Amino acid sequence: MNWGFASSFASSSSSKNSSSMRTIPSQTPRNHHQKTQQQQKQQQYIEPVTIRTLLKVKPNIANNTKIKPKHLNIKESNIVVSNNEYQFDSIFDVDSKETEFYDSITDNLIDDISKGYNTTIMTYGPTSSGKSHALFGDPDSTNDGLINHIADRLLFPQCEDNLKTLCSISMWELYIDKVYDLLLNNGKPLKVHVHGDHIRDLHQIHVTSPIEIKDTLKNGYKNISPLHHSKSQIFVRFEVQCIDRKDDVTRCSSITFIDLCGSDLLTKQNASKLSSDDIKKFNQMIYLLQNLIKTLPEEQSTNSSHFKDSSLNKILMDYLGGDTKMTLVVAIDGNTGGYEDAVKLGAKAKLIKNYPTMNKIGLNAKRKMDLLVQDMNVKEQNYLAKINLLQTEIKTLKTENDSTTNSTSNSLENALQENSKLKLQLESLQQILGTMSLANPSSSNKNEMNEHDELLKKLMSTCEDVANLQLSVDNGKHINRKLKKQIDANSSKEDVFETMNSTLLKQIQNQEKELEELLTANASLQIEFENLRKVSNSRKERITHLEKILKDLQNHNVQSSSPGKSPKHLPSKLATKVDSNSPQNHSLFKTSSKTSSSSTSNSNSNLNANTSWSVRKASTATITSTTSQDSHTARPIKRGINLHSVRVVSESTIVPEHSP
Ligand SMILES: Nc1ncnc2c1ncn2[C@@H]1O[C@H](COP(=O)(O)OP(=O)(O)OP(=O)(O)O)[C@@H](O)[C@H]1O
Repeated sequence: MNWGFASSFASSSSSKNSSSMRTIPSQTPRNHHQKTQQQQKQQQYIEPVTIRTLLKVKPNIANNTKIKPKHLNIKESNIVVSNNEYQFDSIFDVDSKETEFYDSITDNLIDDISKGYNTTIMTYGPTSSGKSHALFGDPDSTNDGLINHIADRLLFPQCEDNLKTLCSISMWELYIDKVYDLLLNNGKPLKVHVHGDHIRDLHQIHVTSPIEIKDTLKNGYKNISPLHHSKSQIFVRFEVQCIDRKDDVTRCSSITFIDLCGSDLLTKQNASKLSSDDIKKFNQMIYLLQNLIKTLPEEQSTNSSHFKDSSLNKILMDYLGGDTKMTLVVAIDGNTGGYEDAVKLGAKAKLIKNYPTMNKIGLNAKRKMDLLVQDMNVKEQNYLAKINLLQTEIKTLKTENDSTTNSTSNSLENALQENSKLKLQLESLQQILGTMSLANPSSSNKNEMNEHDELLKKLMSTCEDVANLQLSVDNGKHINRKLKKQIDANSSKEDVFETMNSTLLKQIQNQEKELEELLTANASLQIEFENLRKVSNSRKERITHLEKILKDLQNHNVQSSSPGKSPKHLPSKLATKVDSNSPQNHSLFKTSSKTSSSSTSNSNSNLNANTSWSVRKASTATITSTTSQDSHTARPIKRGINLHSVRVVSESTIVPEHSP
């Protein structure tokens, strides 16, 4: 039977809930590990609470005694295992009563449920450590266990008329990776979803009394397959709706009981009826659960998650680090040992933070006003605290400013002192004026006043004159200073100009000297040029003369080439010229080219003249290129002008024989 109301308040963590009706935000993030939801929580300022951890030690049942096992080292809320100390919120040793354990959980639950918080109680520990016994009691005896204890005390209070409680139960089993609805017993496994409500279509039974709860639980428990015993997790969930008629408010909350399977790993020996594949899956599930609890405290800050690792971890998403107030009961059997890992894990789970939210629906106007007033009071307190802070800040600022204000007050005092001095001076002046007026006793009071006024006027006019004069003097001084500055600037300029002038004069003198030198050099060059021109003219004439002679000789040679004619018939001058073409004369040219003085030894005047001419020719051969007529001689051809060898020959030395 599925109760209609159940879906409306089935799970405060369900997104299906009408959150718009809630006055207090009850966004209950199913997976706080998702970043966005965690951010939402931070935005809502939900106070995180750590998981409450209890350690329950199974009593020695065999002897029906409550003797503490020897090796079990428990000190108040600490247990020492292998020299390591682990802390729990409470430890229920073998000698503690079952009711103490129940009450310690129920007392907290009353407060949480009345406020509309979701709560979870989960048991964990080795096989046969008393997990199921703690929650369900002994089905064969009067010992009801924690669930029925809560049902009796919390869910159906008898005394309060204004309170009405609606309650529904769902019960299911997770066996490795399959979910079975224990209240239906049709043997069909349900689907486990990755997001949102992990298990849907669960059968819910509306219960109205503790007896109904007890019966429902018994029936559900019977539906657990014997094959699954110790290897499955049992979930029992109460959806509770408390209607407070006095405040006209409905609080929705859930209480979930999770009886985990034994934390021991399966082997072929202790699980002979299971397939090796199931054993493998089971062991992996246990390992992943342990890993989740170990790493979750760190993962909550990094937002990574192992929740998707297994079906069990997926379902536990809502509880470990979820929106529920959680109590973890670690059950151990002190006599059997092998509980170290469970103790370690329990101590680690204490670091996991949950983010529970209150779920309230439908407040009346008065209640709303009360809440508003409460909010206003809180705000007022905050503002008052802020005001106090600001006041202290003002005080500190004032003390800092005191030092600066002292300096300004000192300057003000000085100004006041100067003012008083000036006042005294004014008074003395007035006294002087009074004495001046007293010095004239014959005048009447009116006359005295007039005179006094006149004197004052005169004094004022003279003061004005003095002031004007002073001003003109000041102006004059100012102008004088300006002029002085200008004069200084001009004098410095003058110095610069003088230095420039002197340098220019020096430059001019140097240029004049250079000009003179150039002029003298020019004059000498002109003389040299004139001489050279004369020499060239005389040589031109001589060349033309020689060309004539050469033509004559050629003509003569043509005639003499006929037989019977000898060169003896030539005139003496021509004969000499012909001889000059002989090798002997050629040697003479050679020697004379070395020095002109050697040619002076010839006795023959004509020859002397010719020889000296030849010498000159040889020496000037460097000036003129050899003519075509000279080409038949053995003389070496010299081209270009060797100015070093150019000699100015006086006209007297050049005596061409046939000069015009
Ligand atoms: N506090 C207790 N008082 C009396 N008997 C107890 C107590 N705790 C456990 N027992 C008994 O011990 C046995 C094992 O207990 P239980 O089944 O609760 O262990 P478990 O941890 O749930 O085991 P499993 O892991 O197999 O589910 C049961 O017979 C139970 O009656």
